[in-house]
This record gives sequence, structure tokens and C-alpha cells, in this order.
Amino acid sequence: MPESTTETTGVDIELIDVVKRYPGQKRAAVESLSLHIPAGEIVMFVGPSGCGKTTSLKMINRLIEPTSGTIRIGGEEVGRQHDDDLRRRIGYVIQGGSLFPHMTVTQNIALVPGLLGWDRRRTAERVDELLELVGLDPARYRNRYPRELSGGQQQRVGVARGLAADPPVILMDEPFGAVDPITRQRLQDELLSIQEELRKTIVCVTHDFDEAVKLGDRILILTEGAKIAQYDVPEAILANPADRFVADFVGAGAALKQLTLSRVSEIELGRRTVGEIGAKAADVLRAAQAADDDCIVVLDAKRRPVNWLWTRDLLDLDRIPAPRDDTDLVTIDRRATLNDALDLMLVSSHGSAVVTGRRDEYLGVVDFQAVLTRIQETHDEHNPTPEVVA
Ligand SMILES: Nc1ncnc2c1ncn2[C@@H]1O[C@H](COP(=O)(O)OP(=O)(O)OP(=O)(O)O)[C@@H](O)[C@H]1O
Repeated sequence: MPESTTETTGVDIELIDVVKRYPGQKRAAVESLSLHIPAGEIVMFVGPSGCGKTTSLKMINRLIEPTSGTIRIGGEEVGRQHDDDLRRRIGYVIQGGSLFPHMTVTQNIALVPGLLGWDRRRTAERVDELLELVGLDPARYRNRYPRELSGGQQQRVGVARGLAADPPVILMDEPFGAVDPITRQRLQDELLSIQEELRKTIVCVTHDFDEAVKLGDRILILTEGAKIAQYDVPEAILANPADRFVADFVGAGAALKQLTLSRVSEIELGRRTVGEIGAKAADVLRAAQAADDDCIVVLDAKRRPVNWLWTRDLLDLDRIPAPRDDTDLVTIDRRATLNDALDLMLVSSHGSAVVTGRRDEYLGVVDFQAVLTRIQETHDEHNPTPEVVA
């Protein structure tokens, strides 16, 4: 755990032989989970879909009642506490913020203080303080409705609501899953800076291993039945995966990370026959056949790509036409990440994307194979196969 001058306000969480068996389920969703979560740390729950992450998380605040076992928060058993008391001690933040649409930002954040019977003034002060903390100007946002906020702003209000009654423990379930990658990165950074100040105990479910590495003081990797594959600090998991399952899990994450670190400009671009609008189709067809291209890229007078045409369609044309509105041309800036490139290619019927440079000028094309090869190369360069303990 990093040295901190700030006092820890979080408390320990202890799970002892916790089991959850849903009615009618053959295998228990959580077979027998024992876990110590130290005060003031962020612990990230990761693992394949259906392995029991959310079930384990929700048993901590008893949104799901365990079948058996003991859960202690700050030394006290949650099974013996009243729901209101638990809600005061445990903040809960889920994907998209899950704000009530008919309530203003203030009313949403004030829900738990309301439950606790805070007076108006104290609540209003707290709401403003929290809005400042999550980077929203109170005067501008406190009276807005959720529909008047962006996805990222809604998520910020969701975090503010989770913090409202200053709980020592905060549970988060895929908190940043519903926002675009840039907002997501910003929200992650904000959470880290809030945590630096508050030092709560935060338990967070994510499907994103990179997010777990970025946010977690510790990462819990679960397999089916919420069995612990490894529970350690990120550095230790990356350096010494406990078994092949973890190594595969980490490996896939590492490869994905390379996607967001590498740029399209690092890839050698493919050539494609190009034809300017108005050019003779027969000339372009000849060039395409000579190059063995089954499609050509149509450029406008400023050499900006505007359309794809299949070579076979050129047979019926006299001149290269201006594109119709429904062209499925996919273009990407050379500074875009390989992650962006793959996303785009998935929606392209050509399995490739046209790369543009300064002022959107045509540079070439990238296809799936080129991106995958680059990912593999980068991965091999930076991640020699980790030693696997059988
Ligand atoms: N209410 C329920 N009734 C019956 N079975 C359930 C219920 N909720 C979850 N399950 C089952 O329990 C297992 C664990 O589910 P859980 O939602 O905890 O997994 P998870 O790891 O959070 O999954 P994901 O990453 O897909 O959200 C799954 O097999 C799921 O189908």
C-alpha cells in the first residue's frame, strides 16, 4: 500500500466461508469465499462472465442475502445490522450512475442523507461539497435533471451519491462501463484523486483488466463459483501469475493494453488502387486489375477518400461517380489507436479502414491482419512470456 499522509477513513471487510446458492441453481454462484479487504484500499474483482463477481459484491451490503457464511465490516457482522445502518456505512455506485430521472441532481445525491434524517442545510452543503469533489460546478448542475447531463456527468453524480453520507466503504459495480473511453479514463483518474484524499475502502467489479491494474491496490481474480485464482497487488499478478488461467487472463489484458498504446501510424499501410471522381472507369479498372485489387478507393479533388467501389461494379460505369449518402467507407486518422482501428473495422464490410493524414488526405489502408500482426509484435517486444507456475 502506498504511503499516505491522509488518514484512512475506510474500514476492513472480512468474508469468511461465504456461500451463495440461488434457488434452482445446480452449482453455487459463490462456493465458499474467504477474503480480507484491508481498510483504505481499492480492491478490484475481475474474472470471466458469470464467475460470481457481482453476487460477491452485493452480499457485502446485503443486496443479496448470503446462503451461509459471515461478512464483517469494521469488525461488525452485516447480518446483524439494520438495512438503514448498512446503507449509511456502505456507498453503492453502479454503471451509468443509475440516477432517478424524475429527481434533480441534488435530490439524487441527497437520498441517503434523507434516509438518515439530515436537515436541509447540512444536506445542501454536503451536495455542493460533493459536486465540487467530482468536478461539477454546483451552481450549474445542482438543479438539473439527469437527462440534462452527459453520460460522464451522470456517472460523476452517481459517484457523488455513493459518497453522500461519507461511508467508510464504497461498492462499485462496473462504474465506468457505460461511458466512452476518454470519459472513462478521466473518471478513473478522478476516482484515484478522490481516493487519495478520502482513503475509503473501495470494492469494485470490472470486466476490464486494464482498469483493475490502473485502479486497484489489489486485484482479486475469480474463476467460476467465485473461487480465488489469485489475490494480490497488480505488480505481483503481472509478474507472477499463479497459474495458467491467470496467465491467460493477464496475457489477454496485456495484449489489449498494447492496442491502446499503439497507433495506426506505426503500421505499414497497404496500397489500394485509387480513382478520382470523374475519372474514366475503364482506366481505373485496368489499374485495379493490374494490382489485383478487388476494390478501389474513390478520392475527391482534394485527394480525400469518399467511397469504396468493388472492381466488378466498375464494369458498368463510364466515369467514377460521386458517392451516395449511404457509402460504408470507413476512414481513420493515422494518430488513432489500434483499438479504434479494430472497432471501426468490425463495422466495415471491407474488413479494412482507409487511413488519412493531414487535412484528411488519403494515405493508404489498414486491414485486420496488419493490426493483429502489429499487436502481436508489440506484445512480444514488451511482454516476454511470463513464467508459469504449473
Ligand atoms: N438472481 C439469480 N438467480 C439465479 N441465478 C443467478 C442470479 N443472479 C446470478 N445468477 C447466476 O450466478 C452466477 C454468478 O452471477 P454473477 O452475476 O455474480 O456473475 P458475474 O461474475 O458478476 O458476471 P458478469 O461479469 O457477467 O456480470 C451466474 O451463473 C449467474 O447466472
